[in-house]
Amino acid sequence: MTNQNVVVSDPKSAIGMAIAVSVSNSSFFSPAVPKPPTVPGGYITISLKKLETGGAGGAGRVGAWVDSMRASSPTRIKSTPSLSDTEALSAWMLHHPSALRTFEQITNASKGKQIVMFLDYDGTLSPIVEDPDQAFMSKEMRAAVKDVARYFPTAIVSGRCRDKVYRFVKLSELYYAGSHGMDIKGPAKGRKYKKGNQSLLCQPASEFLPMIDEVYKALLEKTKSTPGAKVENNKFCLSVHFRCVDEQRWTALAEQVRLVLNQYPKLRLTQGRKVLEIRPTIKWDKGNALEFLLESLGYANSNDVFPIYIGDDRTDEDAFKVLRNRGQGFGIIVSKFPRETSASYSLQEPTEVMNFLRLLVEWKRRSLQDNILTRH
Ligand SMILES: O=P(O)(O)OC[C@H]1O[C@H](O[C@H]2O[C@H](CO)[C@@H](O)[C@H](O)[C@H]2O)[C@H](O)[C@@H](O)[C@@H]1O
Repeated sequence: MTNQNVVVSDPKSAIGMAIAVSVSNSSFFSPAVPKPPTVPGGYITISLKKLETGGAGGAGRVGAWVDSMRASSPTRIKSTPSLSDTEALSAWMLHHPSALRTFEQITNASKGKQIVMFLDYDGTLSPIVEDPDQAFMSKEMRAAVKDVARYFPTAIVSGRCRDKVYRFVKLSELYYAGSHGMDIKGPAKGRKYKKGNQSLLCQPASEFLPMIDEVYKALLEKTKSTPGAKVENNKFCLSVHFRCVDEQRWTALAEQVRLVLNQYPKLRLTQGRKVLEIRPTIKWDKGNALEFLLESLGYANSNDVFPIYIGDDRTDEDAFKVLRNRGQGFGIIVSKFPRETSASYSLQEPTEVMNFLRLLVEWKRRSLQDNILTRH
């Protein structure tokens, strides 16, 4: 196996991006090295932009982080939702209908096109749990994802470190984009989508590794006195977990994070589900990862592709937006609550995701059989 490094400069961030292309005989990536695509506009939504670090911080900013984190992860589901909750959910679902109920509409729209499946991990393939190290996916879900990958190119796109998410998923036939898309690797086991002899490794934030390690150690030290706080090293980004911290202490913990980050203007901060995430200020997110993978598969300017992205987190919105802007395929948000989203459809929880994946496989098998029958 040989490695080539291609450096592509990003004029907006003035940061060089190194793409290492490993040549092997086991991948189904296209031999052409696609340039990381440029997405117009910023890499985060307007509301998140206000929350960026990269400069002076303050009490208002910390409050905004905490509010935003609360909003993106409702604390608990009421056993008996009020009438207004139910009405709000029904109204929201008019605009984001269940992908299970509208399954036929979805498959009709994909006819004649190659479906490419993108799956977030936490909260999408595995239920949200208190300990991030125990977020296992079920055997049934693994089997459903494996089946999907037999018929459609399939990628896992996660905020987790790529190796860690691979240890949870354990399927070598998939593409993996870890660290919110900043660490992309093609499948170790190539099959029918194989287009050449090259596999590809894209790590646009590699120069940040020493800085991320340094900040990881600083955050471990700073947060060790907060009961329940956990700092997770996701290689090109870090997560500070609030889930097991008493809500009374959230503002103080966010302030500790801010104090550390004030020393590192080249890092920025986003929120997920009871988590603050620290990452490089390069213009690269899950949306860029999706475009990069489509381009690698040879679908950069194609009308024959139908990407489906399923995710539950704010960071998945970057990918939903890319699909909306391309006018191709669609996003499915996993949520039990009305949420502002660029996704077109919804599913309520990971078991519904599994049912959707199973339906897709059944539909594909049936259409392949029908094709055989009509030919004979
Ligand atoms: O992009 P994802 O695959 O959804 O990863 C986003 C973050 O997911 C994990 O945290 C979340 O799930 C944990 C386990 O269920 C939960 O304890 C935590 O509160 C959630 O925020 C992961 O631990 C993070 O590193 C990821 O960035």
